[in-house]
Amino acid sequence: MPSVLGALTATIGFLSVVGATPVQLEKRKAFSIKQVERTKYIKNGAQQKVKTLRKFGVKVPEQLLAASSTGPNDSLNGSVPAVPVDDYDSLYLTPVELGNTTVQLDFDTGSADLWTFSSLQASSQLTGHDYYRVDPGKKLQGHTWRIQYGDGSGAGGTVYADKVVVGGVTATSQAVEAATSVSSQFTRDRDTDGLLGLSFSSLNTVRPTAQKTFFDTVKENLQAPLFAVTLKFHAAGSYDFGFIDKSKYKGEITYVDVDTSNGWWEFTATGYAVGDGSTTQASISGIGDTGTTLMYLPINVVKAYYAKVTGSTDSSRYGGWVFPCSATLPDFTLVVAGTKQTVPGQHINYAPVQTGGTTCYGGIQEDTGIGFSIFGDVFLKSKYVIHEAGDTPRLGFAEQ
Ligand SMILES: Cc1noc(C)c1CN(C)Cc1cc2n(n1)CCN(c1cc(N)ncn1)C2
Repeated sequence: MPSVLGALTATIGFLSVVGATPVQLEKRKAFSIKQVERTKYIKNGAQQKVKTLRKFGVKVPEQLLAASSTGPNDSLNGSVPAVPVDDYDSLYLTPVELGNTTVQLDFDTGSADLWTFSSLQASSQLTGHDYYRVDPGKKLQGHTWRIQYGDGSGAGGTVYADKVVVGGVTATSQAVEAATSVSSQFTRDRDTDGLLGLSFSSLNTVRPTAQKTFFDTVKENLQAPLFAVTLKFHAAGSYDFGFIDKSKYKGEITYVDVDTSNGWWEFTATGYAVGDGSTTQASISGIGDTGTTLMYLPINVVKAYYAKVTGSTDSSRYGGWVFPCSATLPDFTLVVAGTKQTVPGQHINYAPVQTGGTTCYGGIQEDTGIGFSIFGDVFLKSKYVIHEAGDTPRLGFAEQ
């Protein structure tokens, strides 16, 4: 005997495939449903079931979500590379088509502005950069932006509504924030042409009206309202939009609810371990942040880690924890939603403090003064991280 939901799914699913939009059936003697050809329609049963469950607020089981995801060959999905900018994975760059120019952007889950070097800047600032040629006809009159990042860098300028394409996913009228000025950190960095923010849009700096992130603009058209991040250690990874790629992870996905009240992908870890030591219970609240290179954790946790690294010291000269580059670093584990998320020790050696030097800077540093912890690239680059929007946004973690 099929369940009521099963019958409903079949009905809704049938209507969505043949092109009718399910409508509230009113009590009238006769009615007709206008059928329109839908250019994009749901293609498989699992996708139909996900659509129906979501429509009625029913939690979608992971297995069903994974089964409903297909690869990027469906225009409702897209996948782009994330290429390390240097030998230390300081940041990862991704090609994005803005208007008719392709630029290299730093996808940043810790901010909400899509901004780029532009033809509005002095030409001396554009050396070595791809940049957005503004079209005055597309200007959002009276709108400006200015952003400041945690390291003191920043930029500002004016706003245009233009086509943005990421891995075949097109936003036809996305807010593109064209720089008129950028800080010295960005003028010195000739690789990064700008950022594409993937935090919640509440953090967008455009005024007088905040603008949507690219993901918020396209998510309703994606097969599923999610993007998945695969950053890698000293190798190219990817950002996938709209689907879960089972070939990019192993084992189970562990989901944790997100606190969006500060605009970030914020969650709480419930414990940590150093190397193969025992787990210490601790409440560590922080943000997943692809735009931050390292991990920033509470001072007691950081001290417990470096207590296991021979020759390590908290250096005022180098502004953080350093150790001999020859050190063998222990793994670091965070407990997230009851599962162990381990960072290989090798990922915790960021870089020599001086080129060719023998003192290295730690990938784990203290979060003192920030107000929360930051789970940056050092944490993320051993994981497959699903960022799922919806009524209750959540993060999914799996091992690469
Ligand atoms: C080259 C290079 N090497 O290491 C870096 C960093 C660069 C890039 N560089 C010097 C310029 C720069 C500075 C920033 N970025 N890029 C990316 C955005 N920033 C964030 C994002 C965020 N979510 N949280 C904090 N800051 C600061």
